[in-house]
This record gives sequence, C-alpha cells and structure tokens, in this order.
Amino acid sequence: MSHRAVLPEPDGQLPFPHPLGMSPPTPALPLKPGRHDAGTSVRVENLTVRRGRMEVLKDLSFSIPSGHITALLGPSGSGKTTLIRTLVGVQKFVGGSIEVLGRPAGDATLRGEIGYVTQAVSVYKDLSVLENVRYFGAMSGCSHADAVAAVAAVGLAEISRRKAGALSGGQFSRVSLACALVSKPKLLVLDEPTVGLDPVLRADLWAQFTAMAAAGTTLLISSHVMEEAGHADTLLLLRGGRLLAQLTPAQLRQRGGSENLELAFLRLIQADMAVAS
Ligand SMILES: Nc1ncnc2c1ncn2[C@@H]1O[C@H](COP(=O)(O)OP(=O)(O)OP(=O)(O)O)[C@@H](O)[C@H]1O
Repeated sequence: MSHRAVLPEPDGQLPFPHPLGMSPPTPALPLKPGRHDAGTSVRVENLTVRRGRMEVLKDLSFSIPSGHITALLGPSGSGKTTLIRTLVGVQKFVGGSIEVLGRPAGDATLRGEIGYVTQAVSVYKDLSVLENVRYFGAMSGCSHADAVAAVAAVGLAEISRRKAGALSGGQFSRVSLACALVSKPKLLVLDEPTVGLDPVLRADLWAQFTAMAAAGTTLLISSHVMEEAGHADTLLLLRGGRLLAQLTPAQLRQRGGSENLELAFLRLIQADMAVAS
C-alpha cells in the first residue's frame, strides 16, 4: 500500500501500524573503516510532520548511510518516535520528501526490507519464543531455519520453546528483536531497544548491532542513553523537533568540549538555546 493511498487519522497517524519499513547529501562524515558502504539507505529532505495541531518535526534534512549504525538521540518529546514512524511509513508528513532504499517511505515493496521494533513490544505471550519468530517470519516467507537462526542471534536458543509470557523483561524484548531480524531486513529501525535492560544485556545487544552493520545491515536506533551513542557511527541529534546536528561521536566530543557524550550534547543544546534567545 502506498503512503499516499492511506487516509490518515486526525492527528496524522496512519490508520494501521504495519512493520514497514531517504535529502540533500549529508556532509561527508569520517565513518569507521571496514564497514559496508553501498551508499545511502535513507534520504530526508525538508521533512515537516504535524501531530494534532503541533508541528513536531520541522524542516529536517539528512541522510543515513548504508551498512552503518545511526543513533537518533534527543530529549523526551523531541520527536524521535515520530521521525521513526515517518521513515517506516506509518506517519503522514505535511512537507518534504522521504526516500527509503530508493523508494518513497511506506511503499509496499519495502515491507520485506525493513525491520521495525516499536517501543511497545508486540509479541504474543501465549506463543513460545520460536513460534513468535516463525509467525512473524511467515509473513515475509521465511523458513523454519530462518526463525531458528534469528532466535539464536538474540541469544535465546536455549529457551526457544518457552512461552514468551514466562520470560524476563530483557528476554521478552529480545524476542521482539528476533521477530524483526528474521526476514533479514536491509534496514533495521529500533525505537529505544535497550530501555529497561541491564548494562550487560545492553552491551550484548550493541555488540549484535555492530555485527549486523559489519554484515551490511543499516541500523537506525533511538536512545535516551548518551553513553550508548559511543557505539554508533553517526549521531542524529534532535531537539524540539529540529535537527541540531548530524555528526560522529568523536565530532560531538570535540564540539561539546568533553569526552562525556552526555555533557557534550548538553553543551550543544545550551549553545543552541543561547542562539535562539
Ligand atoms: N498522537 C499524538 N498526537 C499529538 N501529539 C503527539 C502524539 N504523539 C506524540 N505527540 C507529540 O509529538 C512530540 C514528539 O513526540 P515523540 O513521541 O515523537 O517524541 P520522543 O522524542 O520519541 O519522546 P520520548 O523519548 O519521550 O519517547 C511531543 O511533543 C508529543 O507530545
């Protein structure tokens, strides 16, 4: 279903959430060597999104390089989820253009190529880990072996027959990740995947994301945790619906004058506020 063919809800949301999955060229960023770089996966140009009466994204332009990890960071309410929803094609936009993997956001042909893990985990509690992953995999024509591999990739092989309802919070959210991974998406979009996870699990997940990027997957990951930004190749910093900067963690440390990414981001925000006032 094309983005334009779907009637939006009054606040601009599309009437169904489906797991879908774009720009002036981004200034050249010094990305880590050795990663795939087949070009650009997402191009966004002058994107404006309204929810209700509020303009929640204002004239954003950026691009996301293929085969790299891009972290989307910003204070609560800055528009991270809205941006993700727009990229995957479930949120209407009122201005600008978005191209995902060379097609308009929301294009039906993108369905099998984008994995989207929402903040609210959508997993069936009365199905086992493997059954959940097989169910979501079946929608994209994946085999049993694909499902087994996805369960193993998130470290749940040993408990693959356990009901999802009987898992810990961290295990539960990894089932959701396996459901998104099973179809081997080219673009994986994760909305705050590490919320509520302990530091060990968080580190495990980031190691998996890094391995996926090395294998050629493009990842867009939103997070509140600035510490995690250090694992990403590129950072998109949002504030109040505007793109404050797109830069590497090293560039953020340099611009913010601190090795501590949280402090460096805070200084960028303060500088932005000073300019605005
Ligand atoms: N359904 C909605 N209708 C109207 N406004 C909304 C709706 N959902 C979100 N908003 C508003 O849009 C803005 C951006 O919200 P969004 O959820 O994208 O931010 P966020 O950065 O993801 O926040 P958080 O980190 O807290 O999840 C906020 O001001 C929010 O109040």
